[in-house]
Amino acid sequence: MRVHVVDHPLVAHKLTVLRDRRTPSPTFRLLVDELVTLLAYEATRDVRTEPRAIETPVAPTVGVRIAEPRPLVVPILRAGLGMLDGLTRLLPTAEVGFLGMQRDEETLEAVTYANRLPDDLTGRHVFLVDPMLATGGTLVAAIEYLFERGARHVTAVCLLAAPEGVEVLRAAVGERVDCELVVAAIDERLDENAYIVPGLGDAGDRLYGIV
Ligand SMILES: O=P(O)(O)OC[C@H]1O[C@H](OP(=O)(O)OP(=O)(O)O)[C@H](O)[C@@H]1O
Ligand SMILES: O=c1cc[nH]c(=O)[nH]1
Ligand SMILES: [Mg+2]
Repeated sequence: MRVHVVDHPLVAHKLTVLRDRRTPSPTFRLLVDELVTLLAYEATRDVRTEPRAIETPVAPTVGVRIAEPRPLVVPILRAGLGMLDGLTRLLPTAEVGFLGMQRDEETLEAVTYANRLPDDLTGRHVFLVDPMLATGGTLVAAIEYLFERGARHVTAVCLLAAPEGVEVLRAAVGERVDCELVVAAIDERLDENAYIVPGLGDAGDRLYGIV
C-alpha cells in the first residue's frame, strides 16, 4: 500500500487553522473543503483514462478522458461528508455512494449504520473519504467491504492519521498495489481515548456540532 503525505505549504497552513480550537464550524467546513481539493490532485493521480479524439480550432488531436466505469466517491458519514464536494468538484462525472459508520467510543469498534452503494462495484475505482484515521478500525472495515464487493482500486483520502492507524491499515492491506492512502499529515500518536494527538478533536462535531 502506498502512503502519500501531501507536503505543501498551503496544506500545512490550512491544516494549522483547522486544528486551532478557536476556529468556528463555518470556517472549519470551508477549510476542509479547500484541503480536500488540494489532496485530490494527488489522490486522482492513478485515475484511469482512455483516448478521446477531438478537433481543436486548428487541427484534430487525440486527448484523454476519464475511463468507464466512472470513479465512485464514498464519504464515510458523518465527517466524510465534509470532504465530498471538494472531491466531486474535481471529478464531476464520479458517482457517489454513502457509508454511515460510527466508532463505538467504548469498544472502538466501527459500527455500520447506513449503506447506500451501487450493488456491483466490479472494476470500480473508489475514492473513500474520511478526515480522520485514528485506530484504523473504520477505514479497514470500509476498505475490506469495498474489495469484497468487487472494487478494483481503493484510494483513501484523509486529513489526519495516527501512526498506529497507518500501521493497522498496512497490516490489513498488505502489499496490495491497488490501495493507497493520501493524507495531509501523520500526527504523533493516539491518546488514551484513541483521539489523534495533536489532531483537531472530533471532526464530525467540529463540522456539524455536537450530537
Ligand atoms: O480510525 P478509527 O479509530 O476507526 O476512528 C476514525 C473514525 O472516527 C470518526 O468518525 P466518528 O465515529 O466520530 O463518526 P462521526 O463522523 O459521525 O462523528 C472519523 O471520522 C472516522 O470515521
Ligand atoms: O481524533 C479523532 C479520532 C477519531 N475521530 C475523530 O473525529 N477524531
Ligand atoms: Mg465523530
